[in-house]
Amino acid sequence: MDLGTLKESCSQYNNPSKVKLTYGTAGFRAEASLLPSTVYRCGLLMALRALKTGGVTGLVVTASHNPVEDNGVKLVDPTGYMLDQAWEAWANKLAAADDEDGTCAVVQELFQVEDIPYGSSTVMLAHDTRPSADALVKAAAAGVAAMGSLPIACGQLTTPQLHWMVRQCNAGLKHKEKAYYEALATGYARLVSGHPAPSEGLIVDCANGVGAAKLQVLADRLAPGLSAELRNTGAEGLNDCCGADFLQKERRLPAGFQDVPEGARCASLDGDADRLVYFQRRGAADEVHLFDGDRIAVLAALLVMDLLRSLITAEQPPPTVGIVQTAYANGASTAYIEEKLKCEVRVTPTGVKHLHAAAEEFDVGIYFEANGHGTVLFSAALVQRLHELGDDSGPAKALLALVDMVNQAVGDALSGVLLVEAALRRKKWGLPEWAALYTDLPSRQLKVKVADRSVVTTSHAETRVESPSGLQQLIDSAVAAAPSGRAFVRPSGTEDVVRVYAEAATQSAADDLARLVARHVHSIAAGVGLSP
Ligand SMILES: CC(=O)N[C@H]1[C@@H](OP(=O)(O)O)O[C@H](CO)[C@@H](O)[C@@H]1O
Ligand SMILES: [Mg+2]
Repeated sequence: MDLGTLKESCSQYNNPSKVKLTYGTAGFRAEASLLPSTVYRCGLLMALRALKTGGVTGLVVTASHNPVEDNGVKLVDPTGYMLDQAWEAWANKLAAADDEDGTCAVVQELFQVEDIPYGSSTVMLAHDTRPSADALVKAAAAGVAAMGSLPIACGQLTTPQLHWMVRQCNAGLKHKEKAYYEALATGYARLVSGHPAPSEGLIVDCANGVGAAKLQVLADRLAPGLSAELRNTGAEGLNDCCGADFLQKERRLPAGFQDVPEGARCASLDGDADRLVYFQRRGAADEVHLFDGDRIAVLAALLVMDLLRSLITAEQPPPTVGIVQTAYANGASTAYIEEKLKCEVRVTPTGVKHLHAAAEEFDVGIYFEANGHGTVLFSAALVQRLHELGDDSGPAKALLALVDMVNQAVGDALSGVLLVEAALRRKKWGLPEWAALYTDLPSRQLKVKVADRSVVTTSHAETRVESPSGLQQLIDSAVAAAPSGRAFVRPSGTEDVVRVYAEAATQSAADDLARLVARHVHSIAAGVGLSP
């Protein structure tokens, strides 16, 4: 790295707005025009991270399910997982630097404190379909190049595709986009072989995002093994009244689905295709029956546990299976997992980085946020055991197919579709059987705008408020008055709001509880605008 070149390059990406962005639940996010300096500095950071680890890192320009005017950046470690949490502080420090001198000073400090060797590294870059992508990818590439490292532009990809590619590349395995489809498609074909396809195809809401084109390639590759009709595949209308986040929060039919028949099996991706929910039209109006991340986790657990059962022998301890959720998981799903599946449940704070880390502690760690972001991780020890059992065991072969098909780096809506389709197909189930496992408790989520969301701090996996003082007591008494009530609040890490979640025995009780708690937040935490 040449300091003069670095300083000259940094001066092109100073932050004129003086808005200091911070690394949130999944990286940086903001209105796109505020982002160039932050994305440039993320390019610097990921080149440094690659030098430190000796592996290839990744960076995806995306704001996921947020509006099209927003953009953001997600950072990928050489493992294919999200950036090591210990480095988030460096990301913030770089993003907060005032000018080229400040930026260079942080880079030098990073070299020193993290004991990073000088040299050249490689960073893979990708982006979703947002119009602001090109300028931001250019900024990221300039940051990587300013460190004397090599940016590899991988073009439009879903976020999980880039995570997968980084992971494969560092493992010395085939890692091109083509290899991704190959791995998923062959895994799926092996898993469903001998299990007839359902008579009805799947209808997928692609949120007018990057997942549309990518899922089409996968579906073509699988034809006739997977019959999928893709909708909301346009260049306009990203996440606008459609997509997995819309479905999960609004619980109504997305745009372009008004004509689907009542029983049809439908799924929805988000804007960067790392979230997946299934749904079914209910009644004549816009209402839907939602099959959220919790329910996908349960279905995945049923599939895995069925297959593992036959591997249990007297000689070896049974593989450990755990399901990781957040406080947003519907209480009925948690009860079902603990009482019926007899499976261990761990609860972590919101954000895949937390769930992923907890899931790694099991031989099979199944993690899903209620919003549909999650995957199934298999430990290296279990994978080795499955290979040893090899061709003699049908279940071992099916489990190995799952390992190939289910993205081991991060939650992936495309591999998620295959997971759900394969599980239903192997069980000869349609949506009614899946729905019948348990009944969701009515719930409601609200957002409250406050002057400064950082005044709200939490503990106990975000289920208790620590500050402002007095707020938790008010939430406790509201919860105590609601039949089977549960509620919590936390500051969002991706939007400028405090989120409220409430659950109760009836929908109107959940609605009332959420509203009451939202009012308490508004009055105690300096709410902006009218009280909810
Ligand atoms: C309640 C909710 O859905 N929160 C989402 C949302 O985070 P917040 O910190 O709540 O804004 O975006 C994250 C990134 O996509 C996702 O991991 C998380 O689950
Ligand atoms: Mg997303």
